[in-house]
Amino acid sequence: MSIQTFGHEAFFMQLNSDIKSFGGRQRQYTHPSQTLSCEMTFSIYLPLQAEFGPVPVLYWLSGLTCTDQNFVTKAGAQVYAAEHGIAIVCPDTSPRGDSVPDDSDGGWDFGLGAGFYLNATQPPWSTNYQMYDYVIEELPTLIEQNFPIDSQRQAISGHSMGGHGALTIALKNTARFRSVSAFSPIVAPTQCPWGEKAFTHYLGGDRNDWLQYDACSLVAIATDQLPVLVDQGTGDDFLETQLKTELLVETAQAAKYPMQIRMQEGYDHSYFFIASFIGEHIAFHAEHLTD
Ligand SMILES: N[C@@H](CCC(=O)N[C@@H](CSC=O)C(=O)NCC(=O)O)C(=O)O
Repeated sequence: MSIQTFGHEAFFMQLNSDIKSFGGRQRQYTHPSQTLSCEMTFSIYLPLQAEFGPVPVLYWLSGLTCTDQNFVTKAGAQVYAAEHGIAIVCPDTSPRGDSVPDDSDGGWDFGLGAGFYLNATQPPWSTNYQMYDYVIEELPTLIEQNFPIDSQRQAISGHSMGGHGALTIALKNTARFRSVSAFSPIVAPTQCPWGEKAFTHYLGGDRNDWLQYDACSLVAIATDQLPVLVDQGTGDDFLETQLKTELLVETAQAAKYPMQIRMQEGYDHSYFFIASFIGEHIAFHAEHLTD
């Protein structure tokens, strides 16, 4: 266990596992989160290059029902991160613990595992569900203070709910990230059942308050542009009802925001799709992370 000083508070970061992979280290840590008022677990892949100096970092945000482990165990990203010398940080998808409120109906699209990378304003969710601040403030600070990461070279990516998180966080923080990519993102959560359910609970009934977490709404008003890569499978069962990729295509065209949005024939919503193209996404980010 390492003990570090963070601001005026002492905090602990516990190493849960440390596994060699493609010359680097795949690690998992747990730490108390002040932002989320609970313990949080994250994973980090450190390529061999990190032993010799600071490396760029890619934040990966996973989708509904995921933990930090889905991407680590299913995407096969380590080989590409090792090749390009990029660290990958994978946070959990929501606050966790017995004291953290969950969907009382037992649904998997809201509550635990479904934090939607926003700051909840409504009780009882607002006490813990502050995933936007966790991903953009607390976690990067923790990472930069404890690992050889070059904070000037950051990128972000994600899948489904995590694709929504990656796009909205990047669009709101264009000075922080050099590039953003997404697999099967929820591009307009204000216009689909998953988003409407979650945002009603987390943010309340005023739809104007939702727009700050809607990728299409943010693209429509964007002033600064980032390199954007999106992959979407045409065989994805959620495409028409929840993901609605065509809305991002239309909005980006209307806003004159150049984006690579690729419809990938026959691929579904699973990690088999992510594993098929994660090498291209990491190469895309590497292009922008390498000075
Ligand atoms: N739990 C559901 C399926 C939920 C699901 O498909 N989750 C996706 C993300 S969906 C949008 O955010 C996912 O990444 N699942 C984890 C995985 O490892 O595939 C069910 O059981 O049907």
